[in-house]
Amino acid sequence: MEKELICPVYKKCNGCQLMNMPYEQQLSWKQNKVERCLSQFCNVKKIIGMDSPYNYRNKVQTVYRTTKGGRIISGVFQSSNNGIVGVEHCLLNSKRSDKIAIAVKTVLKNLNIPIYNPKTDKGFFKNILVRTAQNTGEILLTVVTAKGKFPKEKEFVKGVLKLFPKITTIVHNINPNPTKMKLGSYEKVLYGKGTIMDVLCGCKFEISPKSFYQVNSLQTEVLYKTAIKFAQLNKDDVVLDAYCGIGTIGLVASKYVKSVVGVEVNPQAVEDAKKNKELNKKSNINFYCKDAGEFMTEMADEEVTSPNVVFVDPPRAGCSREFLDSLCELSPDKIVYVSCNPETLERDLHYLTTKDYSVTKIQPVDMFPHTNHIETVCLLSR
Ligand SMILES: C[S@@+](CC[C@H](N)C(=O)[O-])C[C@H]1O[C@@H](n2cnc3c(N)ncnc32)[C@H](O)[C@@H]1O
Repeated sequence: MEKELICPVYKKCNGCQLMNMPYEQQLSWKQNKVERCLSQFCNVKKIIGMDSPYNYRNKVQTVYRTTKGGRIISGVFQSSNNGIVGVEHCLLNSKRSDKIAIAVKTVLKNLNIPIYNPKTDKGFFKNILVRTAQNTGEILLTVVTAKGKFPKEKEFVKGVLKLFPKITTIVHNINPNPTKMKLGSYEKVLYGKGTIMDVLCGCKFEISPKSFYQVNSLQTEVLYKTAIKFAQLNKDDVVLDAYCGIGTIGLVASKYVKSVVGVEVNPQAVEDAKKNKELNKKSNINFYCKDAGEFMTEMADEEVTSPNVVFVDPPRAGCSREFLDSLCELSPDKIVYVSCNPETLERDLHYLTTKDYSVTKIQPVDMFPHTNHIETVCLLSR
């Protein structure tokens, strides 16, 4: 194990809630938490940690502000007070992202581009989102501004590329909301193709600025391989990938099975998923843009071939009751539940085990070292 590092601003930033513990202790803390929530269902396997738990984030947001003295600072957004904690080198971020954030700051200063001030709602440049594809090296820089007209747009793009030529695409996004860090609806590609491609588990994935993509690529492969192994797929299986994002789990599964259907509510992610189907030359997979609960209800009502294996990977809130009811009605032989929140996972497992299911495997995977977030894969069998 390499030397443990401590970030000088971790208390102020509060992004790394467990940084006061050595990594081995963090893993025990997570293991205990999963066991507290889930050992009532079945034995919890030992959490799979990282060999090097630093610089793993492939998606990094950096906010810019101007000090009273007129100096531009960059750092992490604090939703509690709409302020920022100045950080130039985060121990979790990919090193390239931090270097790009500094390069952008230099260009903003050189071109005198006004930085947005949320207190006065004046200014222009708010934040950036850098996505790096771990396995192809492609880099997507999204620049977020409060207003539409980009002063010195061409000079900005040229300046950033000169300092960081490895950026493969730059997108301009407008978010006029003074308090939210989310991306706005308007987007314009300033350079390159507007998306990046990454490779995971032997499949290619095209990723747009707004699509969900797991932030820790190395551990995502561990997570997906665990999920696929739990499912014990075979060539007659009909699979549903619920909350499929850009189609990652479904596409990885598609090479082992008869057919796959993916459902996802974010239109940009579904567009990416459809492109990914083409990119990987898969004809046995289809994607639908819909609320997963509604989709499942319709599927349960229709006379269609029911899936016998369902992958479920919802956001932190877990699955809706509508979704779980329809899932039980469709009655697949196996459910592989991938969760980023042990509490909602516990709630949903309670529900499913009062129906026809029992939990037979539980594997935590550490996707977010130094934070209190925990990812878990569970297998349920009917
Ligand atoms: C944790 S991500 C998982 C995505 C994908 N399985 C992956 O590993 O990249 C959850 C996904 O659920 C989608 N989502 C959220 N609410 C949804 C809903 N009600 N119906 C369908 N998809 C939803 C989000 O847009 C997001 O892409």
